[in-house]
Amino acid sequence: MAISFLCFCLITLASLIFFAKKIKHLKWNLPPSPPKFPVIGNLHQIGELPHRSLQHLAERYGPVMLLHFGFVPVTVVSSREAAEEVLRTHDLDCCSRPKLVGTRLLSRNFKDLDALFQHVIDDHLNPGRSKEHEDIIDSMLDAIHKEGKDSSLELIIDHIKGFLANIFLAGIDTGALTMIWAMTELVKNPKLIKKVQGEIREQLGSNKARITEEDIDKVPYLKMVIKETFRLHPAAPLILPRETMAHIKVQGYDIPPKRRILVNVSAIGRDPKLWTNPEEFDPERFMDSSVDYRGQHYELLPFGSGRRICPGMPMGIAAVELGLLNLLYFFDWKLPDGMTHKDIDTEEAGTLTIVKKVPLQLVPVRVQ
Ligand code: HEM
Repeated sequence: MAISFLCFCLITLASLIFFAKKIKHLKWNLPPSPPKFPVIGNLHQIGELPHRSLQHLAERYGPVMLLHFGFVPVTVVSSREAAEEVLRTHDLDCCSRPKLVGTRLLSRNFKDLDALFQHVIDDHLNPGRSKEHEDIIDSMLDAIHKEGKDSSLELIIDHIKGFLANIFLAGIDTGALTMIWAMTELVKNPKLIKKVQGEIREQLGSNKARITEEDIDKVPYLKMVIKETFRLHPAAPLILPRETMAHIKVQGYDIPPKRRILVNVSAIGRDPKLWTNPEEFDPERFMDSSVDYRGQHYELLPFGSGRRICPGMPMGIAAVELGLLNLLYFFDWKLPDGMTHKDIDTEEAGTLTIVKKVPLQLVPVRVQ
């Protein structure tokens, strides 16, 4: 008898909690959602290029949408205003990252890379190594030796490996593919490449042996080309997923804690409400504009913004600026035989980072 009464009480309590939660949810103003299927949710609406599918869905369902990737609810944000609310107003409550399959995959790759990193470090520790071209690993190893605490050496070597992993996995790919997109857009438009190379060679003179960091400030048109590349081809079009740590409201919609948020910076970069002829590669749109890509202007967010903004941003920008300046100063670029600039396309591939689907093939001609 006592057991039946206890069961009755427990069931009543569980039902009350369940209905209380339901009533609370009913009061919430949830973002609009495209119709979904059981189990797969909205996955059938996400094509090979998620940022593009999400952009098209946002055109129909609005700048704040609630989707379900299988059973996982994901809020997708696709306007400057909503991005600012997530990344600035609610920065602290949105600065967590969900545990993702991708993160696990990266850590598995990291194990494979570990041997390579150890090899690079051993190479730097070789006493016979030339000291002529010292790099950041030499500086970090110097710092370890100056500390002179052998017991902490292993830990610090692990830090160097972590640093190399960050550069490998987050840095090199993003910088390289940004340069490829910039070169693609330039060779597609012979007037543009002529203009940017004209500026560079006029400003730097004709017989420089090496490009230096000071040269970057002499080439404003190249800087606009890079801005325009970040607008049309952000390396990570959905930045990296965030997760809410508290209940927040974005554009009046409720987003509960532990909810994934994707910010579609690619869609914002092509929003016709913000940009004239958004699909056109036109560096001159930045001529008299103060809009910059360092996380303060929410219409242009290739590096994200707020507490979790890309920590490698200065290095990424320097790599793209110096890389392009070298390519455009020292070389002219021809297309392979039989191809014209009209054959160059901008078809995309990839999910987390976006590459050119058909690899760009160019023939360098050394400028004397
Ligand atoms: C053109 C080059 C690069 C681009 C476009 C880029 C873009 C991004 C973006 C969009 C994010 C997510 C930011 C957010 O959630 O708000 C990010 C995060 C990150 N980036 Fe970069 N990145 C670049 C270069 C680099 C470099 C060179 C490094 C390392 C040396 C680096 C290391 C990282 C790391 C470690 C994170 C994760 C930060 C965190 O979770 O707190 N990135 N990057």
